[in-house]
Amino acid sequence: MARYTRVKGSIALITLTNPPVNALSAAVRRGIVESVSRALKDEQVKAVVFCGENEKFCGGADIKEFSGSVSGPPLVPMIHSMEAGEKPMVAAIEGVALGGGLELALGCHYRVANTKARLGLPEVTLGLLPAAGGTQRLPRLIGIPAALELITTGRHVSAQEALQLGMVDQVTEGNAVQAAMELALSVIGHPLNPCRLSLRAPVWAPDVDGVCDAALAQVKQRSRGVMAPVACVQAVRAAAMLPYGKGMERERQLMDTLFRSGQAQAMQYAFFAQRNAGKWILPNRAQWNNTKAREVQRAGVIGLGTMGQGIAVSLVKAGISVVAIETDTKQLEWGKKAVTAMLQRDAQRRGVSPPLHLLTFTLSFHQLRDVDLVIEAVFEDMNLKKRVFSDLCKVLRVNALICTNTSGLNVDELAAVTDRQPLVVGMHFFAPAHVMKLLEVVYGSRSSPEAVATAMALGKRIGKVCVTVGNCSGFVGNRMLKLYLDQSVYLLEEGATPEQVDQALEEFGFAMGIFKVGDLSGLDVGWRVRKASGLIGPDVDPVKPSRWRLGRRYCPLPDMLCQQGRFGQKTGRGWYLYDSPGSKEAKSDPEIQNFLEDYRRKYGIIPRRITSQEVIERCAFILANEGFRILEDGIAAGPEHIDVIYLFGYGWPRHRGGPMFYASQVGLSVVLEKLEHYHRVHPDVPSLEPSRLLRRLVAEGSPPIQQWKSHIKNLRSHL
Ligand SMILES: CCCCCCCCCCCCC/C=C/C(=O)SCCNC(=O)CCNC(=O)[C@H](O)C(C)(C)COP(=O)(O)OP(=O)(O)OC[C@H]1O[C@@H](n2cnc3c(N)ncnc32)[C@H](O)[C@@H]1OP(=O)(O)O
Repeated sequence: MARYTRVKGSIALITLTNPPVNALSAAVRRGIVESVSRALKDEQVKAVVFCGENEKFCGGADIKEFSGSVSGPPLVPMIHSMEAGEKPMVAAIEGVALGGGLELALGCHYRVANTKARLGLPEVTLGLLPAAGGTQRLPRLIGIPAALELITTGRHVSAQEALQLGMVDQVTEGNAVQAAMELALSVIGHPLNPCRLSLRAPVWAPDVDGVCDAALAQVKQRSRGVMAPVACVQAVRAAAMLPYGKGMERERQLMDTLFRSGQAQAMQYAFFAQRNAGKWILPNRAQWNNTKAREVQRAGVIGLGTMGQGIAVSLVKAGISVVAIETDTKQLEWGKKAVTAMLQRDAQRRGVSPPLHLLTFTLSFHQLRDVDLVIEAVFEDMNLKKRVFSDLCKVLRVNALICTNTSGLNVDELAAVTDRQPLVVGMHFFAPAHVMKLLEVVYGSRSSPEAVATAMALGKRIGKVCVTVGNCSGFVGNRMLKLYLDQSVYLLEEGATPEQVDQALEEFGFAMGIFKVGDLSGLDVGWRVRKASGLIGPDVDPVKPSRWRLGRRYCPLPDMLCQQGRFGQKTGRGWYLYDSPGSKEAKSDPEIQNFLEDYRRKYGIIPRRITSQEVIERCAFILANEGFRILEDGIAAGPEHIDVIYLFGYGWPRHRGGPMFYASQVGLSVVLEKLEHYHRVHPDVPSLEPSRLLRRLVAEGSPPIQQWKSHIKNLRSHL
């Protein structure tokens, strides 16, 4: 679908028409090929301008087509025939020119962008490379170092930066199509060869080999085990070393390998999963596109600990006025200082002034009387939260929403103490709240669709990836995390070291192993939760604490560490050793090795060699197994919602799709077999028992992940 119109007598205007982002589907490519041929044949036409419908140039190749057989005219010869055409071609870039969209623009002889446009080659984020000539043309336009940076990161640049880099010829505040037409008219008759990027040599740079080697080392370190960034460097190196035709061959070979890879499938799955997650639906059929969110202009944040600080910063950065409350002057001053500093740092980085005028710090709940919504972020204690909730009802407007940032407490129980149960929802942020992208919006059994819609819209406004989840202990993310944490410490009991477990997880793709993450977050946090949940109490033997609690296997190792004051980075000692409290570089601690050996001796455990494969199987499959239970319980709307939670909240590597996608990729029958094996070996760990849904899916022939939901019997959605 491309519309052909003749304008100003001598210009052919070719408009890509495939909303919402004018992706280059087979039909669009066919339309372009036909339109270009028509324009080149029409003697009245002296120049051609390309643009996109609805002020969006083009979001790139149609990613949906990648999972089927790609048909229709291929992009590479299409772009080549545009570039080779004997009439000037100008790209009028409005909105976005991404991936194949930018490659199409690079095949034009000139490019004009609107000031608000964004340009980029984000294929690497989909496990691919810009294989429509992008790796060969961009270095010839902006040079090897800049092209390497853009192609290996997939970063979008503003029109202004694109102009500075030389990616576009002109930037206009007005209509880019008009400006492109004027430019087109002005260049009629000018020689075209200098504008054909394939004919140019790459912009010269000293020591190109060294630059490529450095880029390779950087991407290998930054994205361990991910194929696409490495292939991107190899393709750009080919642009530097080989003639254009040979470089294109190399680009094609590298793309063939990536295109078929499981990593590309995982990353493309993640792309669509992220977008699907925003499409929430409640048991009463209220959903994202039939429920109006309330506008939020003023919000309250209760509690200025680490979470409250991050939440306040996120809200203020999105232009929302915030009344921030603490219980005493010292805490208030402390919180104020932290929030102000974060906003100042952020504003300095962006060259703007910090929006401090949007903040009110106070000890008085009365200042909350005209807020639209409150987010409670006090200490994780049910009684304390209940007190806050009932106090809030005394001062808030009757229609103000109350949201809780609890990480796992019962939202219904909290709502029950209020005078407005339909207006209570969970907004579970992840630490640090101004950085982490995930927001679990927890639907309580009485929450109204409007309250869910408002929390989801607010989350989106402050830049979060929001997922609605049902109300159960730990919701989705932390309910699964608990079992993953259990497996990691069981592995220590059985013979592994924190270093071995972390190394296996890091090789799998996690940026940090679970024990390093524990040290970073503070081991005392979980200790407090275990105390509050009754797992630790006065009847626990301090010398030889029981390994059996509340009817199942229990590992007291983390508690024993905390008893020694080893809380992680903040105390300079945790699972690892740090140079000083607060320092970040984790070093192996011989004391921990001795501690683990003593522990095993004390309990008569004979250590065994644990392979990386076992670490991954036990950690990843336990997550997926609980994910299946969550689906059966109706706590998550689909496997892709669970995966989005793990991708954005728990550092699951994107090239592995998410725990549910990973299980589907490994093969459900393999996952079942492994879980059965581990459960046989560890019958005291009930969570290792394969879930009913997993068994059913395997019995029904392991259908693709998109069909899992239809195999759930008697689904009672809790969201
Ligand atoms: C067997 C071997 C063969 C090997 C060779 C095969 C060769 C085949 C390929 C040839 C070479 C191809 C080279 C080019 C590759 C590419 O171009 S890959 C795509 C690159 N582009 C992107 O990554 C951009 C992706 N999109 C975005 O980042 C954003 O969507 C946006 C454009 C910035 C818009 O954002 P926003 O306004 O926030 O809207 P969204 O919600 O994100 O999206 C709206 C809907 O549009 C859908 N969508 C977006 N982009 C695409 C796309 N490129 N293709 C298909 N669909 C897309 C998105 O899913 C949303 O859909 P709905 O959820 O249904 O509304």
